[in-house]
Amino acid sequence: MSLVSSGHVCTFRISIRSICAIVIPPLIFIVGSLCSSSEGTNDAFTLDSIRQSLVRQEDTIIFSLIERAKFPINSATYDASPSSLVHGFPGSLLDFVVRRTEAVQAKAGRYENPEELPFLLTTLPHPLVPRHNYPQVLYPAAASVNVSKTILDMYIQQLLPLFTAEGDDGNYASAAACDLACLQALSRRIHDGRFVAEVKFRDAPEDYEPLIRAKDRDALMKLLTDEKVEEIVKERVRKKAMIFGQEVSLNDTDSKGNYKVDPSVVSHLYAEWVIPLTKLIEVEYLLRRLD
Ligand SMILES: C=C(O[C@@H]1C=C(C(=O)O)C=C[C@H]1O)C(=O)O
Repeated sequence: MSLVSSGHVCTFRISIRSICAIVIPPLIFIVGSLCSSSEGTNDAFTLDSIRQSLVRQEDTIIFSLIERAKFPINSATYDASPSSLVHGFPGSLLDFVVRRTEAVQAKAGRYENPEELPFLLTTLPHPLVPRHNYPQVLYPAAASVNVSKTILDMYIQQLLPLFTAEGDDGNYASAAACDLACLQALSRRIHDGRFVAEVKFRDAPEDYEPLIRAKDRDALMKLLTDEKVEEIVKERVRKKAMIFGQEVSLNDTDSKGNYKVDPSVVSHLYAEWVIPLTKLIEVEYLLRRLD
């Protein structure tokens, strides 16, 4: 389930958009949303529907961790010293795989989707594919909030050692490909905080506007926080990790308690990083929401 995949292009929308494009930028944003609404696509952007998308993304995150856990930590993959694995490349093997893959995916149109953000590429190659008209839901001045670097550092330095075995089996390229899948899944989930913030703002502008004008981060954080939902998320991901990561055996007694990724690590990942970073994105987005 994607937040922004439903924007089928219709001629009406294109013509309205091109007319709007010559009017002042804030108006482009408003009309873009109205155009989505006239096709019913704006209906997708309720807090409930965004939360459903976040729930589905839990599956992607947990399966990507399970895939990465097939390999030991393989520390050489992350060595960015001059004697690192990739001859002539200034960075680690993971940097190399991420940069080159992101360049290919940019050409294939991945980053046209406002939910997708690259980790390492600052200038993206132009897509070589026809444009898809994604609904423009985010407020342009706030859409660029980004914690990719924090996610990358957290993943390599803190998360990886918690769910991979010690050791080195030489499968560096395969491990790096799995890392990128984990990173992209985490990034999408965390940066979807922008959509959550947009919907919360639209639902209660009278509550958010004074706090935004006062640049009151703490009050914004308090207002957007729903502790009950957070508790449910942490419990659900633990349960999913137990179900998705169990050893399946025809003999019931064989598999009890052996999980491919420790369910408490998944819950910890959400409690310590995913939820706090999503909320940080929400606050940062809101602080730019009236620019
Ligand atoms: C994403 C939301 O905002 C906050 C962050 C949450 C999360 O990252 O899971 C859950 C509840 C809120 O405290 C939300 O309200 O759904």
